[in-house]
Amino acid sequence: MASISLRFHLQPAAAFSAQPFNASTKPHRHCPPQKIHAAAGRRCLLRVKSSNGHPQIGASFSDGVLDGMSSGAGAVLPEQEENTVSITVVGASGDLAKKKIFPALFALFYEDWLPKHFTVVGYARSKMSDQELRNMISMTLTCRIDQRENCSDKTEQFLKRCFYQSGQYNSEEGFCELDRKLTEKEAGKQPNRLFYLSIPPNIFVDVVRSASRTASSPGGWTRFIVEKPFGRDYESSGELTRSLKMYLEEEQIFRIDHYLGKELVENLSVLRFSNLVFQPLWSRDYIRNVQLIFSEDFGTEGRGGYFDNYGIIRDIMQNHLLQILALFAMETPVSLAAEDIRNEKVKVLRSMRKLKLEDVVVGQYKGHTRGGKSFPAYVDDPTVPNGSVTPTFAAAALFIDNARWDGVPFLMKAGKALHTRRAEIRVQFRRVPGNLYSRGNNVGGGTHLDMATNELVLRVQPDEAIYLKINNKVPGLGMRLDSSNLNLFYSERYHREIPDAYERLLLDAIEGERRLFIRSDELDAAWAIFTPVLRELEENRVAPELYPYGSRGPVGAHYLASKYNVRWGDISTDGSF
Ligand SMILES: NC(=O)C1=CN([C@@H]2O[C@H](COP(=O)(O)OP(=O)(O)OC[C@H]3O[C@@H](n4cnc5c(N)ncnc54)[C@H](OP(=O)(O)O)[C@@H]3O)[C@@H](O)[C@H]2O)C=CC1
Ligand SMILES: O=C1O[C@H](COP(=O)(O)O)[C@@H](O)[C@H](O)[C@H]1O
Repeated sequence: MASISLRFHLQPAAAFSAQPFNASTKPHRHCPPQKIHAAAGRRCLLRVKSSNGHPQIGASFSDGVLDGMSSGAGAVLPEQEENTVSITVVGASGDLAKKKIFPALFALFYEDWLPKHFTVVGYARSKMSDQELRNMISMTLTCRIDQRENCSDKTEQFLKRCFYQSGQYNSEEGFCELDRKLTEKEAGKQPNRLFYLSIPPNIFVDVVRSASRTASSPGGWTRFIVEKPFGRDYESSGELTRSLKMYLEEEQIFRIDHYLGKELVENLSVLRFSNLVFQPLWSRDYIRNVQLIFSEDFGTEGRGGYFDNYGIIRDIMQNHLLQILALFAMETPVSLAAEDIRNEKVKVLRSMRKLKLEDVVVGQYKGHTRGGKSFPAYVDDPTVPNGSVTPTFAAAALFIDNARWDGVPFLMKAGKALHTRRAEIRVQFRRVPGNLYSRGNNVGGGTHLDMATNELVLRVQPDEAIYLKINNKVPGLGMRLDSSNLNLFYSERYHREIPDAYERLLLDAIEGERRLFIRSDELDAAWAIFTPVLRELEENRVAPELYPYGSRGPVGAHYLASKYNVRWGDISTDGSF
């Protein structure tokens, strides 16, 4: 079977090049003047990846499985050597930096996706030497298991490019020091600077103010990746946006939702828009309901302090699941360009009904003992206040009031400390009208066809897969029907490690590709859907239904689904998947 490779093409100028000075230079530089090497005028660079999927030069069909992140990416044009990218991880001592950001940067380096000349700097208040930072991050770096050659050489080369700067988050002094370090490492090349804000949200604005004023690139682009949470509700999110925009242009702000970088979420649009079979089915005419399901088999362990202020609706639904919903339900964009896609997402989000309290079920896990092992309750976490009613589970029924989706329930379910770790999209199709095989001539047993309607499942994680449940005849002389799956299991089809979401998103930010980042109007629309119900839950201190750690969650989720004549697809009756 043919596969199309869209990843490698040469693209003059735009991708790594400096933005026009006025597009990224809102900040005023306050550091004492330094000698800045004039950047060379040539801006043409190798664009190593097209995650926006434009089939440009270099797009190719090939037999079997081609494309591979490593092939071709290392070809470097001479011009590239004159540019450099400095990536500053602010909050480098923290959990996310260690767990995700440094490993993702290393993976990009390992596979030759980073520009030839780059520098990684960790910034935080903790005191650390360069060597201590390297020791810390070397604990979490791993080479791709499917191509482990040169692992230690590559690790060493990468670590040599990593440095540390200690400083306060609200101190221009600290960021001036950083600026000096960056300038030294940039060694006269055209500098582009990316700041990753891997810090608690209450200090986002401090950092942006100080860093933009004192450590912006003197002649290239300056971009900030901002981690969630983007506020707690419509108002605070708007306030955060306004504050950030005092120092930055919207195109400098990369609001990350790491679910948008997951392979299966990327594949959703490909599945939808490049397969004719799905196109006519993708509407209320054929789809009965859509389910967006997230579950984790562990609690808030260690993050209770953060979590209690947010809860599962803000932590997972308002961002990760809603973003997937928007991609699922949007109209066909004019093109694959970032603004065209984001325009469609915002339209569908704005067509959604505000969520009502009667369409929400909330739960919280309680302690449980199983097999002699005890699992704590949410409120046993010492960082969680006694008597907290913060939901660790929620189910919700959402609706899109437009012509395509009128009346179709989009059911969401998200929870911590459940029986399994899973994220998936399930699409349940309508029943076959006048189905011959459900008129009692299905003698001999087999599946009950009134129940066994077609279902398309995109399993985001773990074990990425796409499968379609269809009805078929059991072989033999009789007429017994069965429900089976047409499968695409990634591990069987593609013998390679799937890149982590943070790799794709970091690379996109370096390339200036905004498609997978959230624009401020999308964020407003997303908060508008959830803010009223969040307020009601909090003002009324709605008591969550308790569910045992490791269970399938509150039974209320089933009542909510049945109110809309839906059965959750993840509660499988046939035991498969
Ligand atoms: N961890 C995760 O899995 C995920 C995290 N996120 C988001 O990413 C960001 C970073 O997360 P994470 O790494 O877990 O955060 P941490 O709590 O580990 O904080 C990161 C660093 O920020 C500094 N810091 C922590 N608290 C404060 C404070 N009150 N005031 C000033 N500085 C502080 C500390 O560095 P120092 O003391 O050295 O200055 C710390 O090492 C957050 O916005 C989080 O919501 C998003 C998705 C998942
Ligand atoms: O954003 C968040 O995501 C993680 C789950 O991410 P995953 O990639 O491991 O599925 C979640 O645990 C965390 O609470 C939330 O803040």
